Amino acid sequence: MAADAYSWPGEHHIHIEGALTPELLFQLASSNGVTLPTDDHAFQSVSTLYERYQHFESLDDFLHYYYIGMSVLVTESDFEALAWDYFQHAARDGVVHAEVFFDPQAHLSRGISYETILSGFKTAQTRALEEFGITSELICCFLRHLPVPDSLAAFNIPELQASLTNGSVAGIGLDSSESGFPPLLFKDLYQQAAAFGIRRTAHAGEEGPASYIRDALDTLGVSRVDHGVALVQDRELMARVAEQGTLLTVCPWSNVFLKGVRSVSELPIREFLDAGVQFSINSDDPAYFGNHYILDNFCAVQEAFNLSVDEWRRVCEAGIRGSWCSEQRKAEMLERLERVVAKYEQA
Ligand SMILES: Nc1ncnc2[nH]cnc12
Ligand SMILES: [Zn+2]
Repeated sequence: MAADAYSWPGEHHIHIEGALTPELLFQLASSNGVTLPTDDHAFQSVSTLYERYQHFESLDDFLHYYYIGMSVLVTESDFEALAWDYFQHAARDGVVHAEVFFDPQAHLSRGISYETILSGFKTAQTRALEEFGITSELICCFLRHLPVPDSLAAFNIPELQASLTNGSVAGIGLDSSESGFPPLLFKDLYQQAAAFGIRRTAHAGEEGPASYIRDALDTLGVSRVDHGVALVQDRELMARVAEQGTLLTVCPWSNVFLKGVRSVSELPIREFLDAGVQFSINSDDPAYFGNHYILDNFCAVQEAFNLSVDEWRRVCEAGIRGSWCSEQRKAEMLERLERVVAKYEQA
Protein backbone atom coordinates (compact mmCIF):
# COMPACT_ATOMS: atom_id res chain seq x y z
CA MET A 1 0.00 0.00 0.00
CA ALA A 2 2.89 2.36 0.69
CA ALA A 3 3.72 2.56 -2.98
CA ASP A 4 0.16 2.64 -4.30
CA ALA A 5 -0.16 5.68 -6.48
CA TYR A 6 -3.87 5.79 -5.67
CA SER A 7 -3.46 5.91 -1.92
CA TRP A 8 -2.94 9.21 -0.14
CA PRO A 9 0.46 10.55 -0.81
CA GLY A 10 -0.03 14.01 0.50
CA GLU A 11 2.46 16.03 2.46
CA HIS A 12 2.60 18.80 5.04
CA HIS A 13 6.30 19.25 5.36
CA ILE A 14 8.15 20.16 2.20
CA HIS A 15 10.29 23.30 2.07
CA ILE A 16 9.96 24.55 -1.46
CA GLU A 17 13.50 25.93 -1.32
CA GLY A 18 14.56 22.40 -0.35
CA ALA A 19 13.18 21.16 -3.67
CA LEU A 20 15.80 23.21 -5.55
CA THR A 21 17.74 20.59 -7.47
CA PRO A 22 21.42 21.22 -8.28
CA GLU A 23 20.40 21.21 -11.95
CA LEU A 24 17.96 24.10 -11.48
CA LEU A 25 20.34 25.81 -9.06
CA PHE A 26 23.14 26.03 -11.66
CA GLN A 27 20.70 26.99 -14.41
CA LEU A 28 19.29 29.91 -12.39
CA ALA A 29 22.73 30.98 -11.15
CA SER A 30 23.77 31.28 -14.76
CA SER A 31 20.65 33.08 -16.00
CA ASN A 32 20.69 35.53 -13.06
CA GLY A 33 24.44 36.07 -13.02
CA VAL A 34 24.67 34.87 -9.41
CA THR A 35 28.20 33.92 -8.36
CA LEU A 36 28.36 30.75 -6.31
CA PRO A 37 31.16 30.29 -3.75
CA THR A 38 34.43 29.76 -5.59
CA ASP A 39 36.28 28.51 -2.51
CA ASP A 40 34.00 25.47 -2.07
CA HIS A 41 34.74 22.58 -4.40
CA ALA A 42 31.12 21.42 -4.02
CA PHE A 43 29.96 24.24 -6.29
CA GLN A 44 32.10 23.12 -9.23
CA SER A 45 29.33 21.15 -10.90
CA VAL A 46 25.97 19.47 -10.50
CA SER A 47 27.65 16.18 -9.64
CA THR A 48 30.05 17.63 -7.02
CA LEU A 49 27.12 19.34 -5.36
CA TYR A 50 25.09 16.12 -5.28
CA GLU A 51 28.15 14.38 -3.86
CA ARG A 52 28.48 16.98 -1.07
CA TYR A 53 24.80 16.56 -0.20
CA GLN A 54 25.54 12.94 0.68
CA HIS A 55 27.67 14.02 3.64
CA PHE A 56 25.81 16.55 5.77
CA GLU A 57 27.06 16.47 9.34
CA SER A 58 24.07 18.18 10.94
CA LEU A 59 21.07 20.44 10.37
CA ASP A 60 23.33 23.51 10.35
CA ASP A 61 25.75 21.95 7.86
CA PHE A 62 22.78 21.37 5.52
CA LEU A 63 21.36 24.86 6.14
CA HIS A 64 24.65 26.41 5.01
CA TYR A 65 24.08 24.90 1.53
CA TYR A 66 20.33 25.51 1.64
CA TYR A 67 20.76 29.28 2.09
CA ILE A 68 23.47 29.55 -0.56
CA GLY A 69 21.28 27.52 -2.91
CA MET A 70 18.27 29.79 -2.63
CA SER A 71 20.37 32.86 -3.49
CA VAL A 72 19.85 31.97 -7.17
CA LEU A 73 16.09 32.65 -6.89
CA VAL A 74 15.53 36.18 -8.11
CA THR A 75 12.60 36.64 -10.48
CA GLU A 76 8.96 35.65 -10.24
CA SER A 77 9.55 33.03 -12.92
CA ASP A 78 12.39 31.50 -10.81
CA PHE A 79 9.98 30.93 -7.92
CA GLU A 80 7.45 29.54 -10.36
CA ALA A 81 10.04 27.20 -11.93
CA LEU A 82 11.08 25.96 -8.49
CA ALA A 83 7.53 25.18 -7.42
CA TRP A 84 6.64 23.70 -10.79
CA ASP A 85 9.65 21.37 -10.62
CA TYR A 86 8.41 20.18 -7.22
CA PHE A 87 4.81 19.68 -8.40
CA GLN A 88 6.03 17.56 -11.32
CA HIS A 89 7.86 15.28 -8.90
CA ALA A 90 4.83 15.26 -6.62
CA ALA A 91 2.53 14.29 -9.50
CA ARG A 92 4.81 11.39 -10.41
CA ASP A 93 4.54 10.18 -6.82
CA GLY A 94 0.74 10.36 -6.91
CA VAL A 95 0.51 13.33 -4.54
CA VAL A 96 -3.01 14.69 -4.29
CA HIS A 97 -2.47 17.48 -1.74
CA ALA A 98 0.64 19.36 -0.67
CA GLU A 99 1.22 21.93 2.05
CA VAL A 100 4.40 23.75 1.17
CA PHE A 101 6.70 25.82 3.40
CA PHE A 102 8.55 28.84 2.14
CA ASP A 103 11.07 31.14 3.83
CA PRO A 104 10.26 34.77 2.87
CA GLN A 105 12.86 36.35 5.17
CA ALA A 106 15.65 34.62 3.24
CA HIS A 107 14.42 36.32 0.05
CA LEU A 108 13.27 39.67 1.45
CA SER A 109 16.77 40.16 2.89
CA ARG A 110 18.14 39.92 -0.68
CA GLY A 111 15.80 42.63 -1.93
CA ILE A 112 13.18 40.32 -3.44
CA SER A 113 9.64 41.55 -2.90
CA TYR A 114 7.04 39.37 -1.20
CA GLU A 115 4.80 39.82 -4.22
CA THR A 116 7.49 38.38 -6.53
CA ILE A 117 7.80 35.27 -4.35
CA LEU A 118 4.09 34.71 -3.86
CA SER A 119 3.07 35.36 -7.46
CA GLY A 120 5.61 32.83 -8.72
CA PHE A 121 4.35 30.15 -6.35
CA LYS A 122 0.70 30.92 -7.07
CA THR A 123 1.19 30.47 -10.82
CA ALA A 124 2.75 27.04 -10.24
CA GLN A 125 0.00 26.08 -7.78
CA THR A 126 -2.71 26.97 -10.28
CA ARG A 127 -0.98 24.95 -12.99
CA ALA A 128 -0.54 21.97 -10.64
CA LEU A 129 -4.26 22.04 -9.92
CA GLU A 130 -5.22 22.32 -13.58
CA GLU A 131 -2.77 19.76 -14.98
CA PHE A 132 -2.46 17.27 -12.11
CA GLY A 133 -5.46 17.93 -9.88
CA ILE A 134 -3.05 18.58 -6.99
CA THR A 135 -4.44 20.92 -4.36
CA SER A 136 -1.87 22.85 -2.38
CA GLU A 137 -1.44 25.36 0.41
CA LEU A 138 1.48 27.61 1.29
CA ILE A 139 2.89 27.99 4.81
CA CYS A 140 5.01 31.04 5.58
CA CYS A 141 7.95 30.11 7.80
CA PHE A 142 9.98 32.39 10.04
CA LEU A 143 13.69 31.81 10.55
CA ARG A 144 14.62 31.11 14.16
CA HIS A 145 18.36 31.79 13.72
CA LEU A 146 17.66 35.45 12.87
CA PRO A 147 16.96 38.11 15.51
CA VAL A 148 13.37 37.94 16.73
CA PRO A 149 12.61 41.56 15.64
CA ASP A 150 13.39 40.47 12.07
CA SER A 151 10.54 37.96 12.14
CA LEU A 152 8.18 40.51 13.71
CA ALA A 153 9.10 43.03 11.03
CA ALA A 154 8.46 40.45 8.31
CA PHE A 155 5.12 39.49 9.86
CA ASN A 156 4.11 43.13 9.81
CA ILE A 157 4.83 43.66 6.11
CA PRO A 158 1.33 44.52 4.86
CA GLU A 159 1.41 42.16 1.84
CA LEU A 160 2.68 39.28 3.95
CA GLN A 161 0.11 39.79 6.67
CA ALA A 162 -2.67 40.19 4.12
CA SER A 163 -1.74 36.88 2.48
CA LEU A 164 -2.16 35.19 5.85
CA THR A 165 -5.44 36.84 6.70
CA ASN A 166 -7.02 36.54 3.23
CA GLY A 167 -6.23 32.82 3.01
CA SER A 168 -3.77 32.88 0.12
CA VAL A 169 -1.23 31.54 2.64
CA ALA A 170 -2.65 28.92 5.01
CA GLY A 171 -0.59 29.59 8.13
CA ILE A 172 2.81 30.16 9.68
CA GLY A 173 5.70 27.92 10.65
CA LEU A 174 9.09 28.22 12.36
CA ASP A 175 12.22 26.66 10.90
CA SER A 176 16.02 26.85 10.45
CA SER A 177 18.61 26.08 13.20
CA GLU A 178 16.89 24.54 16.19
CA SER A 179 19.38 23.97 19.04
CA GLY A 180 19.76 27.15 21.08
CA PHE A 181 16.68 28.77 19.54
CA PRO A 182 13.80 27.65 21.77
CA PRO A 183 10.19 28.26 20.74
CA LEU A 184 9.76 30.67 23.65
CA LEU A 185 11.74 33.30 21.70
CA PHE A 186 8.88 33.56 19.22
CA LYS A 187 6.05 33.90 21.71
CA ASP A 188 5.15 37.45 20.62
CA LEU A 189 5.08 36.55 16.94
CA TYR A 190 2.84 33.55 17.58
CA GLN A 191 0.57 35.55 19.88
CA GLN A 192 0.13 38.18 17.18
CA ALA A 193 -0.63 35.48 14.64
CA ALA A 194 -3.10 33.84 17.04
CA ALA A 195 -4.90 37.15 17.48
CA PHE A 196 -5.57 37.13 13.73
CA GLY A 197 -6.79 33.53 13.90
CA ILE A 198 -3.83 32.37 11.78
CA ARG A 199 -2.96 28.65 11.84
CA ARG A 200 0.37 27.87 13.46
CA THR A 201 2.92 25.09 13.28
CA ALA A 202 6.63 24.95 14.23
CA HIS A 203 9.64 22.71 13.77
CA ALA A 204 10.38 21.17 17.16
CA GLY A 205 12.16 18.07 18.36
CA GLU A 206 14.19 17.60 15.18
CA GLU A 207 17.63 18.25 16.73
CA GLY A 208 16.23 19.96 19.80
CA PRO A 209 14.88 18.27 22.95
CA ALA A 210 11.34 17.11 23.73
CA SER A 211 10.92 20.22 25.90
CA TYR A 212 10.89 22.29 22.69
CA ILE A 213 7.83 20.30 21.60
CA ARG A 214 6.11 21.11 24.88
CA ASP A 215 7.03 24.79 24.47
CA ALA A 216 5.76 24.85 20.91
CA LEU A 217 2.43 23.49 22.14
CA ASP A 218 2.12 25.57 25.31
CA THR A 219 3.83 28.81 24.35
CA LEU A 220 3.26 29.04 20.62
CA GLY A 221 -0.13 27.30 20.59
CA VAL A 222 0.72 25.24 17.52
CA SER A 223 -1.81 22.82 16.09
CA ARG A 224 0.90 20.73 14.41
CA VAL A 225 4.52 19.93 15.21
CA ASP A 226 7.06 19.57 12.41
CA HIS A 227 9.39 16.58 12.88
CA GLY A 228 8.72 16.02 16.59
CA VAL A 229 10.72 12.79 16.71
CA ALA A 230 12.23 13.76 20.09
CA LEU A 231 8.75 13.25 21.53
CA VAL A 232 9.70 9.63 22.17
CA GLN A 233 12.11 10.86 24.89
CA ASP A 234 9.21 12.07 27.05
CA ARG A 235 6.54 9.42 27.56
CA GLU A 236 4.22 11.71 29.48
CA LEU A 237 4.29 14.34 26.75
CA MET A 238 3.87 11.62 24.15
CA ALA A 239 0.68 10.46 25.88
CA ARG A 240 -0.58 14.03 25.92
CA VAL A 241 0.19 14.61 22.23
CA ALA A 242 -1.60 11.36 21.40
CA GLU A 243 -4.58 12.35 23.52
CA GLN A 244 -4.80 15.81 21.92
CA GLY A 245 -4.47 14.34 18.43
CA THR A 246 -1.75 16.83 17.45
CA LEU A 247 -0.22 15.90 14.09
CA LEU A 248 3.54 15.37 13.85
CA THR A 249 4.96 15.80 10.35
CA VAL A 250 7.74 13.21 10.38
CA CYS A 251 10.47 13.32 7.70
CA PRO A 252 12.26 9.96 7.62
CA TRP A 253 14.98 10.46 4.99
CA SER A 254 15.70 13.94 6.29
CA ASN A 255 16.51 12.56 9.74
CA VAL A 256 18.93 10.08 8.19
CA PHE A 257 20.64 12.66 5.95
CA LEU A 258 21.03 15.12 8.83
CA LYS A 259 22.40 12.42 11.15
CA GLY A 260 19.55 12.44 13.64
CA VAL A 261 19.42 8.66 13.17
CA ARG A 262 21.64 6.17 11.33
CA SER A 263 18.74 4.58 9.48
CA VAL A 264 14.98 4.96 9.07
CA SER A 265 14.55 1.86 11.25
CA GLU A 266 15.82 3.87 14.25
CA LEU A 267 12.89 6.28 14.04
CA PRO A 268 10.15 5.95 16.68
CA ILE A 269 7.48 4.96 14.14
CA ARG A 270 6.42 1.87 16.13
CA GLU A 271 6.38 3.78 19.39
CA PHE A 272 4.19 6.47 17.82
CA LEU A 273 1.78 3.89 16.39
CA ASP A 274 1.59 2.03 19.69
CA ALA A 275 1.00 5.22 21.66
CA GLY A 276 -1.65 6.47 19.22
CA VAL A 277 0.39 9.53 18.15
CA GLN A 278 -0.94 11.03 14.92
CA PHE A 279 1.77 11.55 12.34
CA SER A 280 2.26 11.97 8.61
CA ILE A 281 5.22 11.05 6.39
CA ASN A 282 7.02 13.85 4.54
CA SER A 283 10.05 14.69 2.42
CA ASP A 284 11.33 17.98 3.99
CA ASP A 285 14.05 18.96 1.48
CA PRO A 286 14.02 16.24 -1.17
CA ALA A 287 16.55 17.78 -3.57
CA TYR A 288 19.13 17.88 -0.76
CA PHE A 289 18.34 14.48 0.69
CA GLY A 290 19.15 12.03 -2.08
CA ASN A 291 16.24 13.14 -4.26
CA HIS A 292 14.00 11.20 -1.93
CA TYR A 293 10.58 12.65 -2.62
CA ILE A 294 7.44 11.65 -0.74
CA LEU A 295 6.98 8.14 -2.09
CA ASP A 296 10.59 7.20 -1.26
CA ASN A 297 9.82 8.25 2.29
CA PHE A 298 6.67 6.12 2.41
CA CYS A 299 8.61 3.17 0.99
CA ALA A 300 11.51 3.59 3.44
CA VAL A 301 9.04 3.44 6.33
CA GLN A 302 7.44 0.36 4.85
CA GLU A 303 10.78 -1.38 4.39
CA ALA A 304 11.86 -0.57 7.93
CA PHE A 305 8.59 -1.20 9.79
CA ASN A 306 6.38 -3.32 7.55
CA LEU A 307 3.18 -1.48 8.44
CA SER A 308 -0.13 -3.27 7.96
CA VAL A 309 -2.83 -1.88 5.69
CA ASP A 310 -4.69 -0.70 8.78
CA GLU A 311 -1.62 1.07 10.12
CA TRP A 312 -1.14 2.85 6.78
CA ARG A 313 -4.80 3.77 6.86
CA ARG A 314 -4.25 5.37 10.28
CA VAL A 315 -1.18 7.29 9.07
CA CYS A 316 -2.95 8.53 5.95
CA GLU A 317 -6.12 9.41 7.81
CA ALA A 318 -4.14 11.38 10.39
CA GLY A 319 -2.48 13.28 7.55
CA ILE A 320 -5.78 14.10 5.91
CA ARG A 321 -7.48 15.17 9.15
CA GLY A 322 -4.46 17.32 10.10
CA SER A 323 -4.40 19.10 6.74
CA TRP A 324 -5.01 22.82 6.49
CA CYS A 325 -7.43 22.60 3.58
CA SER A 326 -11.20 22.85 3.30
CA GLU A 327 -13.46 20.29 5.00
CA GLN A 328 -14.78 19.40 1.56
CA ARG A 329 -11.30 18.59 0.27
CA LYS A 330 -10.64 16.49 3.37
CA ALA A 331 -13.86 14.56 2.78
CA GLU A 332 -12.81 13.86 -0.83
CA MET A 333 -9.42 12.62 0.29
CA LEU A 334 -10.90 10.45 3.05
CA GLU A 335 -13.27 8.89 0.50
CA ARG A 336 -10.38 8.17 -1.81
CA LEU A 337 -8.43 6.61 1.05
CA GLU A 338 -11.33 4.32 1.94
CA ARG A 339 -11.45 3.09 -1.68
CA VAL A 340 -7.77 2.17 -1.58
CA VAL A 341 -8.06 0.48 1.79
CA ALA A 342 -11.05 -1.54 0.56
CA LYS A 343 -9.01 -2.66 -2.44
CA TYR A 344 -6.20 -3.89 -0.19
CA GLU A 345 -8.54 -5.57 2.23
CA GLN A 346 -10.11 -7.55 -0.63
CA ALA A 347 -6.73 -8.57 -2.04
N1 LIG B 1 14.88 20.15 8.18
C1 LIG B 1 14.81 21.45 8.44
N2 LIG B 1 14.83 21.86 9.72
C2 LIG B 1 14.78 23.17 10.02
N3 LIG B 1 14.72 24.12 9.09
C3 LIG B 1 14.70 23.76 7.81
N4 LIG B 1 14.63 24.48 6.69
C4 LIG B 1 14.64 23.63 5.65
N5 LIG B 1 14.72 22.39 6.07
C5 LIG B 1 14.75 22.43 7.42
ZN1 LIG C 1 11.53 21.03 7.72
